[in-house]
Amino acid sequence: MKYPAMRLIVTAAQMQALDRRTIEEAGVPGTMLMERAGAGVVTSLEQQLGPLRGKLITILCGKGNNGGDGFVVARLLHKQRAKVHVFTLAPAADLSRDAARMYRQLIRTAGKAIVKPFSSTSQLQTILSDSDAIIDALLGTGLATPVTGRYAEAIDGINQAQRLTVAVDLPSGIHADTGAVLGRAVKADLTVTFGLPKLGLFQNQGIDHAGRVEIVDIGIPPAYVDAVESRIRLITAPFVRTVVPPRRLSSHKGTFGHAGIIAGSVGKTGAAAMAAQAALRIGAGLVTVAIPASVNDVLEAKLLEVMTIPMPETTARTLSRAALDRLKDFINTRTAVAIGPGLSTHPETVALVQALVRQLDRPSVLDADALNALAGRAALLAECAIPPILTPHPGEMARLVTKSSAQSVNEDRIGTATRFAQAHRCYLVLKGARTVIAGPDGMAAICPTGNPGMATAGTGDVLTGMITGLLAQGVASWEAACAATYVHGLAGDLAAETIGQTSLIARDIIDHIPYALTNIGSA
Ligand SMILES: NC(=O)C1=CN([C@@H]2O[C@H](COP(=O)(O)OP(=O)(O)OC[C@H]3O[C@@H](n4cnc5c(N)ncnc54)[C@H](OP(=O)(O)O)[C@@H]3O)[C@@H](O)[C@H]2O)[C@@H](O)CC1
Ligand SMILES: Nc1ncnc2c1ncn2[C@@H]1O[C@H](COP(=O)(O)OP(=O)(O)O)[C@@H](O)[C@H]1O
Ligand SMILES: [K+]
Repeated sequence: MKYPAMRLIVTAAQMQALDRRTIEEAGVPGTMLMERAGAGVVTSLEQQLGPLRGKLITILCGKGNNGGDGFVVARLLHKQRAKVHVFTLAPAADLSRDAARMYRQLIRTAGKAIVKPFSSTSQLQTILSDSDAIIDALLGTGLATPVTGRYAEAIDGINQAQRLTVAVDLPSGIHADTGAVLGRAVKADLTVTFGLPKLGLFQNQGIDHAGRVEIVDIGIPPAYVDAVESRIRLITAPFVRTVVPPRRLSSHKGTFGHAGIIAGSVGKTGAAAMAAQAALRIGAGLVTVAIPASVNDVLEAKLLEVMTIPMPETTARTLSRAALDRLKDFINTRTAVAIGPGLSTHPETVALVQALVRQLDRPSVLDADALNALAGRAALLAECAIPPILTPHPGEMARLVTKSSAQSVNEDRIGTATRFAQAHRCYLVLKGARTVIAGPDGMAAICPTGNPGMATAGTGDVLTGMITGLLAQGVASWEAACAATYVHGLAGDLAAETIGQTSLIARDIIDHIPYALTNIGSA
């Protein structure tokens, strides 16, 4: 399967091989790649700071090619009349070949005095804390062992200064593949990464240390990229644009499907309401919620466009086993269904959900209490006629795989998600910072959108509704899971831009779905 508009995520070894092939086979000199890399950093810096003339910018350069990129940045900033200080961790004779070339070019342009050897942090602390920006060009994909000695001191100095910090390719000290901190690592506000995004930027401590990630094209031939064997992709806006169905002039509400949401119980009607509204906002033609009978009126009062069907309930006002046949009919007459938000873990409701999952023959999303009903019973998924989409947060994921914890899930999010999706022939959306989507074919995608403001009640219900809304429109499971997750995160980002992260609540995400779709060009 090809995923054209998604971007490949690579390991250090894969990126090094791509750089090498570009240099050796395509005949592009390494220094030209470095020049483009450095120019990309300067462009990003300009977007952050505005005109760079007169700005105090301090650049720390290591002895490898990452340092070489730093020398390019210094020369270009000097040309723009920024006040530039360069500190180098190695004498010129120890620099890598390309870094040495860029070093010589820098001193030819700006004079020798622009570069000083790094001796200790105390020497440069004042300069660092006065800087408008600090550029971290100490270590990139070549980092092999824990950082110690002067490199460690330089990293501490950058972090202590607490100025705008831009990491070149990777935050120094972050392992390019695992995202682990090797000894210590730079805490960047922005990471400008070259060619293709590195896996470590989206995993473990790499997420917080990288800050915002920008990708700069340095001219790696697309054919070489296509030949890379990587099963991990980054979801992009152009991908999402191809997924959200267009609205033809002749279309009517039936064209966009009928989403069914099996959700809610006493005290948890909001979950059902938000999932339903989110499904409509992402374009489903019709949405109906199946809800325990005694809370039906409450739901009707909350929802105008959504239909509701009261279903048999337990004395605890949750869906009862007596609802089974009616729910089977409900599912049969919907294009796609979601099961789970706010259902409760009442034993009878759990048994009902298990019975429904066994007979599920529609594109579906299983979330929240449906996942709790599957804890330790994931084998039931094998009975679904169409692989369902499961949307656990790390706690729910830990219960699904059993003998696990949210912490161990988070230590290997991609591995946990892909193993589960392959073993149980389902799609899995493992939520949290940098949500991972995995498919039964072993593919994984990482979502770059979203922010910690979304760590608030009900945002997961909104995502469930959005995925179901796309499924109802006939979008295939993988595409629906990836695109809805991206739009959900972008809606959260747009909401945070206007109201901030602290006050953000789930309904703000629903309200910003239209702006997210317009932003992507899908509305
Ligand atoms: N032409 C290209 O390929 C392009 C590459 N590009 C750029 O190059 C970067 C990769 O460059 P790279 O391979 O030179 O490695 P880099 O990250 O600079 O560091 C390696 C140096 O650090 C040292 N070192 C290692 N561990 C250490 C430690 N714990 N503590 C201290 N030192 C340690 C190690 O020394 P050694 O141990 O080998 O003596 C070695 O000298 C990449 O991220 C991108 O920015 C772009 O310009 C595009 C074109
Ligand atoms: N730090 C974060 N960065 C990005 N997205 C986040 C972050 N924290 C939470 N989210 C998103 O918010 C949603 C939370 O879902 P969930 O935990 O199921 O909440 P609820 O059960 O209350 O609906 C998920 O989509 C998750 O990816
Ligand atoms: K770096």
